[in-house]
Amino acid sequence: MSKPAIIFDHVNYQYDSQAEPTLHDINLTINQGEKVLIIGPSGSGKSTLGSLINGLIPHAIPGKITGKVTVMGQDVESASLFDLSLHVGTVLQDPDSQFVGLTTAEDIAFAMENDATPQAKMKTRVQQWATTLGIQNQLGQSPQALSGGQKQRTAMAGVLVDEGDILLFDEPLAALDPAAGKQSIALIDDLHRRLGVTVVIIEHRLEEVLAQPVDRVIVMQEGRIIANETPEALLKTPLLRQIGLREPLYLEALDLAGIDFNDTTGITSVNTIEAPHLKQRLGDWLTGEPEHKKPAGLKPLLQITDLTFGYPKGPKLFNHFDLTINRGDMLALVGENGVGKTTLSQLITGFVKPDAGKMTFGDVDLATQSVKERADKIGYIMQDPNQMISKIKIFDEVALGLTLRGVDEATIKAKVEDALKICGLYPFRNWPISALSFGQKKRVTIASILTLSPQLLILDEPTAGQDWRHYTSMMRFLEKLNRDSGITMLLITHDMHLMLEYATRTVVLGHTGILLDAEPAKVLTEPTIIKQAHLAETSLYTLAERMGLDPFEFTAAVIAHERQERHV
Ligand SMILES: Nc1ncnc2c1ncn2[C@@H]1O[C@H](COP(=O)(O)OP(=O)(O)OP(=O)(O)O)[C@@H](O)[C@H]1O
Ligand SMILES: Nc1ncnc2c1ncn2[C@@H]1O[C@H](COP(=O)(O)OP(=O)(O)OP(=O)(O)O)[C@@H](O)[C@H]1O
Repeated sequence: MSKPAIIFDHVNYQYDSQAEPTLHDINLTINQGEKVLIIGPSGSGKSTLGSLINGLIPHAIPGKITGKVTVMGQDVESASLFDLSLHVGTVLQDPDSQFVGLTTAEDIAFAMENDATPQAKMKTRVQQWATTLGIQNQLGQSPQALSGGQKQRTAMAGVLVDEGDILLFDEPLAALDPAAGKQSIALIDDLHRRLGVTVVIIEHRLEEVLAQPVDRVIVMQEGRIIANETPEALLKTPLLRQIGLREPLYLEALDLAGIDFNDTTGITSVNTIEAPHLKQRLGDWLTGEPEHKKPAGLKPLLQITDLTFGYPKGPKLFNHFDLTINRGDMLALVGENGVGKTTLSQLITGFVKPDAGKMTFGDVDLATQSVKERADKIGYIMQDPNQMISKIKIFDEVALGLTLRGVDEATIKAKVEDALKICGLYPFRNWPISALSFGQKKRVTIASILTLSPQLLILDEPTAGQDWRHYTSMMRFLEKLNRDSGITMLLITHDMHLMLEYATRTVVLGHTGILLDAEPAKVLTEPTIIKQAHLAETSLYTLAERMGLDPFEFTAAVIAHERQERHV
């Protein structure tokens, strides 16, 4: 029998800064060599559990533990953080907080410098992991100048070079493009099998993690473990839906066709799932759905013409680039990590100046407008909320834009409270921001921008790090703003489900410019574009192909059905 790697024995935990415990009576054993996925709604305590495994709690974050946590035979409370770090390598959801080096290479080598590894060996290992993760060309760059996905991979390489017994990933997919996400999950699986290490993954993107085998799924809710099952057993229960977590998309399609999950076999993958008369039942369902309609034409809001830009010493990211964003668009901008999506939004908001070209907003030439003037019309919400937050209290942060514009107090109070309610943050309004989870912080930054009533909202990964319930409420909220208030949305995203279900138009950015500008379902049924832009086909496409149905019609019908359900 295999030995335990991690044992939680009747563990309760309370942060010193919190009035109530965050974890309640956690009993959990993870054996050496196991691969375990931890899922649960935002704020359910997943990262807290992770911090008890790598010793950040109690060594760096103060709080009260009762019960006992043992990692590789060591009591977490009495072992030193250094000893624990030799056993547990952690990749965090917020890679910025992990960087210490001046260059990407130094950063990756940091853990080994601590262990006094010889120079030559260090260089080889850094090169090897950087190449495996596709960041070999960024080794000389400052970690701060990397794109979101490149940062995530740098953090991952920094942990992998250290070769611990336990690898802990806290939302490893959050910033990765779909193809890189797939590769990371395959890479984690490969490491797990080759090195025999224990792997613990905390992640909201269940379907993507389950693309590779997982031994067990631990489900958390409100600080407790409410399920500890094989993925097969878990997917057959309605538990995920009941607690506001998302099932894989192919299961939603099966559900629409009225198939009972208990009648299925091979449920953990779209490639293996079977049920009696599956093909016929899906086909019958599709025939009964109304025919797909194309969206109507819209008027231009932002016209970008002949834009050229490259960072000093870097390659040209945009070369005679044209794009028109229409009034009322719910536009998804997708493409490979590092292709220039964030840079494009910075060119629009004025944080970065173009080398040449013109941008017209309505009838205003943006070149005549300061960053602040642009911010009145164009709201920009960054990928990492920590980079946007400057105040200690939530209310003050959300009020900041209005305060800076000299708005009177009564109006500020009304607008801030409105925005907080819309974003589900009203109950927390007097909390310090530091006590919020990543997903909650993200909503604070969105609330701040909404108080300014912008015409165009640019959202860089609006739902990264949020569970499905918050994701859905955020996206419905954005969709409602788009439909009812006519706010145009530019969504920069790697989330193909978000794009399919909420965007009305997708622009696929490639290294040579726009690869495709089309309806979302169209994009994901074009294999060459998927490959070129590092996207990933959805499980609806795969299911349709397996069942001999038209992938575009099938995908469009499932999505149309979902949209309709949302609007009743
Ligand atoms: N450093 C901290 N100090 C005080 N309270 C904290 C701290 N970190 C987290 N909490 C609180 O603990 C609760 C659980 O947070 P945690 O980050 O563990 O949840 P999570 O399940 O990982 O959420 P998410 O999916 O949003 O990342 C939250 O309500 C949060 O307010
Ligand atoms: N300040 C900077 N100085 C130099 N190079 C930069 C800077 N910011 C970004 N880059 C580089 O420009 C390229 C485009 O980065 P950008 O962040 O726009 O990509 P992205 O498409 O948003 O990526 P991701 O999907 O990973 O977030 C990357 O190769 C990045 O390393």
